[in-house]
Amino acid sequence: MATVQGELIKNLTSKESVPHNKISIVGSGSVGMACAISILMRGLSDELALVDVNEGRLKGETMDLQHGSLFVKMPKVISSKDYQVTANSNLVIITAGVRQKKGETRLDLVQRNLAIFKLMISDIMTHSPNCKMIIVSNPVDILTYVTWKLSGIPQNRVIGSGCNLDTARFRYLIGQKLSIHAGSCLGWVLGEHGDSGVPVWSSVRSEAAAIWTPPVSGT
Ligand SMILES: NC(=O)C1=CN([C@@H]2O[C@H](COP(=O)(O)OP(=O)(O)OC[C@H]3O[C@@H](n4cnc5c(N)ncnc54)[C@H](O)[C@@H]3O)[C@@H](O)[C@H]2O)C=CC1
Ligand SMILES: CC(=O)C(=O)O
Repeated sequence: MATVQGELIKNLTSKESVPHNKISIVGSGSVGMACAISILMRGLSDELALVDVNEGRLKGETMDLQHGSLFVKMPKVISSKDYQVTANSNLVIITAGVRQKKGETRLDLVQRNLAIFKLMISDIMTHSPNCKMIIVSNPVDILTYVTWKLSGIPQNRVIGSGCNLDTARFRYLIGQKLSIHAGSCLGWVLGEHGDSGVPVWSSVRSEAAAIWTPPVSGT
C-alpha cells in the first residue's frame, strides 16, 4: 500500500537513467582523486565509478566527491570494491597500486603492480569489454604493455600516460626560465616516463624565443 512518505520520496522518473559516458577510476589514492576531480569539474562523464581495495578510503573519498555535487554539472558518483560498479564504462583509468618509497625507482614497483594488474584487468574486461583504458600506475610504460597483452583488446584502446607529466614539467621549467606561461612553451620529453626520459631540446619553441630571433642583416 502506498504511504504518504513513499509517495513523497519516490523518483519522478520511472526508469533508471542509463549512462552514455561512464568513466571508472581504479585506485582512489592521490592520483585517482586528482583524476576524479578533473573529470567532475570539466563535466566529462555522466557517471563516475571508483574502485579501491581500501574500503575506508574509498568511502571517505566518495562521500567528499558526492558532497561537492552542488558545484558540478554531472554529479553521479558511485563506488565499491566490487568491479560490478564499473559495468559498461566507456573509459577506465587505472591508478591503483603501490607508489615509490624513498630510494625506490619506478621500475622497482613492477612485480608488485604486475601482480595487482593480473587480477584487475580481467575484472575490468568482464564488466566493460568495449572500454578504452588509460594507465597511470608505475612503471607506466611497462604496465600499459601488460594491460594490452592481458586484456587482448586492440592497442588503440590502451593508452599509457607516458611522458605527459615529464613534458608538462619540462614546459613548466622552460616557462619559469623565460618568465612566460608553460602553455606558451612547446617541447617534448620522449622515451620511457621517469628517469630515462629524453628532453628533446630541438623540439623547444616559445613565444620568447621568437622575440630573441636576431634580425636578418640588411633589413
Ligand atoms: N604515470 C605517471 O605520470 C604517474 C604515475 N603515478 C603512479 O600512480 C600510482 C598511484 O599513485 P598514488 O595515487 O600517488 O598512490 P596512492 O598510494 O595514493 O594510491 C594508490 C591506491 O591504489 C589502491 N590499490 C592498491 N592495490 C589495489 C588493488 N589491487 N585494487 C584496487 N586498488 C588498489 C590503494 O588502496 C590506494 O588507494 C603509483 O603506481 C604511482 O607511482 C603517480 C604519479 C604520476
Ligand atoms: C610518481 C611519478 O611517476 C612522477 O611523479 O613522475
